[in-house]
Amino acid sequence: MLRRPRRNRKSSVVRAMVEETTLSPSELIYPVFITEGENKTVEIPSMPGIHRYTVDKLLDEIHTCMELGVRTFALFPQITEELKDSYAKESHNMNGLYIKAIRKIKEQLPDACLMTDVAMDPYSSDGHDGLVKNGQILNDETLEILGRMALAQARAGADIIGPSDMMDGRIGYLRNLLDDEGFINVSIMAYTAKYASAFYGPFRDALESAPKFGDKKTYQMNPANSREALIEADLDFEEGADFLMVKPALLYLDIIKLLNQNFDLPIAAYNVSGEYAMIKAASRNGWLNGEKAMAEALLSIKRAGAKIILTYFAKEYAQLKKNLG
Ligand SMILES: NCc1[nH]cc(CCC(=O)O)c1CC(=O)O
Ligand SMILES: [Mg+2]
Repeated sequence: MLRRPRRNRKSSVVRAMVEETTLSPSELIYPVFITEGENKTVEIPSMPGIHRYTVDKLLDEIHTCMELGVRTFALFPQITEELKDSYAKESHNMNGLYIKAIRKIKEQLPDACLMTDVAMDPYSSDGHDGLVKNGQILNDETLEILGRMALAQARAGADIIGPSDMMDGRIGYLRNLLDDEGFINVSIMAYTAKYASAFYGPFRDALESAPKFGDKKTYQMNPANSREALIEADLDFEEGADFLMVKPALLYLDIIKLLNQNFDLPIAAYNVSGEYAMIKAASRNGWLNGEKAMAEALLSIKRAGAKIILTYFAKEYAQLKKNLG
């Protein structure tokens, strides 16, 4: 046998030398949940290890993560039911929970990079991402609300906005609006290929944001489709996106690869709540090694072509890396 592939696996030194894929905490974005009040951290039952934080507590959490090398955070608000309405008015309240939180974090921890969420669902009494009329989710009519939301966030100090409803024309509309208002340096991460997935369940528990009727299949993509992702990516690229995202991640590695091969923008992947919960549940049952499963899952997303990973494992992964030296 002239060819013995095992020779390149013979020791940890050789294995490390030939290793093709590496992942650093600086490539991770940590999604975090903000709730009203003070001095509270509430664990989300379907997401073991993940909490809703009041702003004071969130500052500590962000600080800890930054020391571990995780420096970008995707913020999501849990809005009390009384503040929800069909127009998501609370989303651009400059004195509301979310906008105040952005301002406070940027004030206290200016080096933290904040990605803010531009979508109606956390604030909508319908639990949908867009304006609802006669049971229909409206596309264009929602833009004005998203615009107000994005500007409020930019004014509060957002570094990256993430229009997560992923409907049509979001990127171009928001890019123009931000530019007109002087926010040329606020980046946009497009939720380019976001699928109508069953794996968002725990996230909707965290925000209590499940749709009150129907599902999201008229706006999110059909899990059966991949070529459509190229159309979505073309549009987001042309409209000025800075990053193209695929969501979920682990079940959509082929889509990550497809976009990475066809576009020169950095590709991000959202390792979603249900993907997190699956690994946590199995490891809590002693059915697999949670740390190893986490590291392998994240590495596979990177190997597929994602440069950036949004993951609830961000802090735990960074801790593991630090412990391993
Ligand atoms: N704007 C919707 C939104 N923003 C983030 C997530 C899911 C994230 C996750 O599951 O981790 C979703 C999905 C949805 O409810 O349709
Ligand atoms: Mg699109």
